[in-house]
Amino acid sequence: MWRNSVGFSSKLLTSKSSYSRLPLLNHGVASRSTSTSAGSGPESTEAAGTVKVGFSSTEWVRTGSPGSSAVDLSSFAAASVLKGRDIVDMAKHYGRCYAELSKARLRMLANKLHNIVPPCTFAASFSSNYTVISMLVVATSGTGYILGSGSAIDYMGLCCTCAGTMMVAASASTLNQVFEVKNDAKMNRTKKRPLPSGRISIPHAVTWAASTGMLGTALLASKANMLAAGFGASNLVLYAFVYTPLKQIHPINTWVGAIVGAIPPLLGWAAASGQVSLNGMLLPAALYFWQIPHFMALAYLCRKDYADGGFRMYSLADASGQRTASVALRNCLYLLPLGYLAYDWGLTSGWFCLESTLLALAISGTAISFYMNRTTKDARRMFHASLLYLPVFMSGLLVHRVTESEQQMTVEHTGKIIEMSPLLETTEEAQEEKRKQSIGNGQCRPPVAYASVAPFPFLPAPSYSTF
Ligand SMILES: CC(C)=CCC/C(C)=C/CC/C(C)=C/COP(=O)(O)OP(=O)(O)O
Repeated sequence: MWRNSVGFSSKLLTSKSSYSRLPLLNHGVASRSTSTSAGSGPESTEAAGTVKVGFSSTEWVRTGSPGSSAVDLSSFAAASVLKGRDIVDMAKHYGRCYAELSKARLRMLANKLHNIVPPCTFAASFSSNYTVISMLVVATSGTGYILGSGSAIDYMGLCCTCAGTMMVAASASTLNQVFEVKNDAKMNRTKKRPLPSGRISIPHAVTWAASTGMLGTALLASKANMLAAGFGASNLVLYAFVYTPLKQIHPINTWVGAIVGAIPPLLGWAAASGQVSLNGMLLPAALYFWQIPHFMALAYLCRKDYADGGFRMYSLADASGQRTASVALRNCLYLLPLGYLAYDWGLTSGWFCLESTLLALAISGTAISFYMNRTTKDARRMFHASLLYLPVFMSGLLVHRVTESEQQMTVEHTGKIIEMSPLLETTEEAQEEKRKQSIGNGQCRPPVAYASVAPFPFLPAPSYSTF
């Protein structure tokens, strides 16, 4: 076994095992041993008869011993093989680091379950890197984009928006870890991240953050619009430079973090429609309210860990957990009217109203149970429910989405009915004006409401606030 920049004779190359190299995974900073220089990239050098393959930081370990079946390769061939393999290994190593810095990977949940000390175990398994959330960030932005699209979805625009959001979010997450490297090193939940474990250097991580941040913003600006790019860039600043320091200063950080989490769907909506309208606020509102019980459960389950890390979470100053639970419950209840609003604003059909209300009742039920008992088990159940809530809510929104053309068709259909009604206004201009208004301000009535007058054209059409 050899480590960084240790000389390696080409004659000792074997056909099998000598190339088995492993990144220095799961080693704390203290366990790193043979740092030879401060840089961070790989370096391959050749000397007469000897091939040196070095990685100038302490990020690599080579395993495997020279076997008896050594083959005599020329130093040039050996160097080539080594270089090729080094490049592959290096790509794997840094790819893994970048993914973890970006909080982009779905972690091996089972693994995490074993690594973290209870009672944080469960929460850490899902949220050690908020990896579930990281995937959801892109999903929420994509959902916002689809909801903000008219009848036809521009799939290329959707992909670019998701990619841009992902890059900016990766940058924000990396900066968050750069700023919290010392705190993360003290927490079970986070100590194995690339920076505290020494798998990547801070300058390297900053370079990654700068590149992804700039590329992502440029992508949003060029392929979506400046509004979306503005949301992306300002959210990055809010997350990395406001929320992150606030975590160590004041418990209000959770609410600021909830705003950060609520922006991506707004970004998606803005990318698709070029504007922000009331309808576009529905998913961000859901994200905002949803995050409070989610993070309250996490902060409750991991309160010792958070205290060790020096973070001032709301749950730390609440030994009984009562206030934590009541805040979580309150925000679950705020989720209740969202389904109705989606229906009332013409975003979805009535089915979504029903589904969303049931979902909100379910998560509220877990919050009530946590409020009454305040046990780890109840907090965990609420956390579970929060993990289920968002994907189901977003899927429902997409499945029951009412497109603009469907709205238009319904409005036109209703217009004909209205024309037949002697009790209604008669001028076409007046009706047209009202239709435009209702669509323009996103207050269009859902199809079901319009359709309900269809069998009874002789009755006056129901009057709504927008008319
Ligand atoms: C477009 C764009 C910039 C999107 C950013 C979206 C984003 C990163 C949302 C995460 C929201 C949030 C409060 C996460 C917790 O971070 P934490 O610091 O508490 O997590 P940690 O303790 O695991 O580090």
